[in-house]
Amino acid sequence: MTKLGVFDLEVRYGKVPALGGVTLHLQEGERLFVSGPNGAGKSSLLKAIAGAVSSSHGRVELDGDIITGKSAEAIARYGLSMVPEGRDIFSTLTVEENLRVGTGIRADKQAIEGDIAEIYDAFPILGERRHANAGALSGGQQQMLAIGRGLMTNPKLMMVDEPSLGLAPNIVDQVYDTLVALQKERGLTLLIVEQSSARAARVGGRMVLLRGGQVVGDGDASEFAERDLLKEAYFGQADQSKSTEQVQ
Ligand SMILES: Nc1ncnc2c1ncn2[C@@H]1O[C@H](COP(=O)(O)OP(=O)(O)OP(=O)(O)O)[C@@H](O)[C@H]1O
Repeated sequence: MTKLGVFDLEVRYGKVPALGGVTLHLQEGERLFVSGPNGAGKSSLLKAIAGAVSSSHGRVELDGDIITGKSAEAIARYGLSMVPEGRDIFSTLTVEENLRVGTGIRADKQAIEGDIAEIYDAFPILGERRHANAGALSGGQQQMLAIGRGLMTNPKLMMVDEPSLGLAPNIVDQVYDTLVALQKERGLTLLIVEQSSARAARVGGRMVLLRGGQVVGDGDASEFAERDLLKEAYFGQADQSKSTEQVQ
């Protein structure tokens, strides 16, 4: 079943075009990586889907319902959450206070306590540090908290913008292990911005490559990773931004 449908979506910032007609579909329970060079439009795509920026053309459907033009709060109620790049946590609030921010939109108040317990189960370090200020956490712990916050709206589709940014490889492993486990447990559909095709291939999933606000590749992450390895062998460095071919 199609969970997310993006049809000819365009985003502009004033005169600057950031997304130029992106179309993609995501099946329920699927894991999709979005990759591409800086400025390709990855964050704009996520923000436009989540209602954090407006689109100038096209539409977004969630479970077949058109959500384009709705507020970010209304879209969250449809079961979509976004963990933004830079994590967006409140550094002067404690870990637990961060998790409780935003739960006001939920009607199922009793379930909130259960969800907090589940998040501490998934990320035990957050439970241990529940009374610590979020600003005192390491980068990896802050990323875990950001994902935990994203889970508090009980999403069916979660979008995570560059979870590996600035983290050591072993911490990135931990973050992805937990995301994959959460996906299995909750039947989540995941859309993740990830620059490294090798990392995406290790985690496993489909990958869409954006460049200049357009989709220029769509295939299994392992196909992109093999291609980048070959490039590395020939040119000394992997650079997805130079890939223009479609991976079928
Ligand atoms: N708030 C903004 N105002 C004006 N232009 C913007 C704004 N946000 C992004 N852009 C421009 O839109 C284009 C796409 O940016 P976007 O952040 O979506 O790309 P990205 O692929 O996520 O890049 P990065 O990997 O650097 O985060 C770029 O040209 C960028 O400079």
